[in-house]
Amino acid sequence: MSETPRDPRDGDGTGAPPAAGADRPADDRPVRASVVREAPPAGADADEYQWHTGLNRPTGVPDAVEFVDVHKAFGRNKILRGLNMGLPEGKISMILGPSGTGKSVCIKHMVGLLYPDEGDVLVHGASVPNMTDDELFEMRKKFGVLFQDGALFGSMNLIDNVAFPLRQHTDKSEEEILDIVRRRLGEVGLGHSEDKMPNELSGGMRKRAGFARALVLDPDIVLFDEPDSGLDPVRTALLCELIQEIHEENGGCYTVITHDIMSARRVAEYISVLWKGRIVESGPAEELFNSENAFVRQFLSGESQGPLGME
Ligand SMILES: Nc1ncnc2c1ncn2[C@@H]1O[C@H](COP(=O)(O)OP(=O)(O)OP(=O)(O)O)[C@@H](O)[C@H]1O
Repeated sequence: MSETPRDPRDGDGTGAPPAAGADRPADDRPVRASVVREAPPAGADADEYQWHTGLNRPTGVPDAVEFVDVHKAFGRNKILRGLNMGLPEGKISMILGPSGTGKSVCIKHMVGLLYPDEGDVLVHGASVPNMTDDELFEMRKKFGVLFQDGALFGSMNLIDNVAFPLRQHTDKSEEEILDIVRRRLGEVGLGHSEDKMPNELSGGMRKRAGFARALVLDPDIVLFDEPDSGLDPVRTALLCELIQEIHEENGGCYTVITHDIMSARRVAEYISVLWKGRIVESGPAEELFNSENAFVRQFLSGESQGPLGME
């Protein structure tokens, strides 16, 4: 299938109206109960996958998002090569992996901006590639997305930026909207900056404003694409704390893509390590940080020695 942003309205990363939750099969989705080892894909060089144990450790909760044997290529460039990955409900998950390995491509599959060539992507049990335009529109209401730079509209002040999804996608009164916007801006520490324009803000403030906007419609699933990029270590630590605090308050499936292992140590409850289009290992964070897999150990400790080179 091809890359098809079928609903340009939702390409703005602002999410959409609050999910009713009524269509979600809450308790009848499968819970991963055992460790699954994957065989190398047919025709693959066995060496290429020697570090891929495919260990998929159980979490005891259903997955909000599942990738089932997903393949995706751009021309001859094969990016996802039989990806099986679950993102558990109610937890902060991190997708970690070397640059160019397909992490952002995964996010685009979740919201239906890219479609798999083979395999399936399920959100709350429903197949994204098989959704009609209307179903896709509804499904996207479950998501809030925080892009790297916050993706704010340069011509709007913070209040209008954060209010935008509410004005676009709900029938709420202006009074209700301003109430919600001020609450969300306050939560991310920007209560005093509501009249500022994006170009008056630091990178960290823009990210916090993007976070407020991603949350404004109470999404079930929040995606963060490298929220820590361009931030100094202290601001990264503060942003991590904020993600944790807001998750504690709101719940939901939070998925963070990052290169920053310190961030992973701070906030990850569940980690999936992606390399060469497949999962090397995934599981509860403390188990991954104690993994015996040489690739996982090297990647999570940021060491130069190990299976991962500069290639
Ligand atoms: N629309 C597209 N058309 C062609 N190639 C693409 C497209 N989107 C992504 N790619 C390619 O897919 C590969 C994976 O890209 P992706 O952005 O998902 O990597 P990533 O793991 O998020 O990397 P990084 O950590 O550096 O951000 C790259 O080689 C990229 O060039």
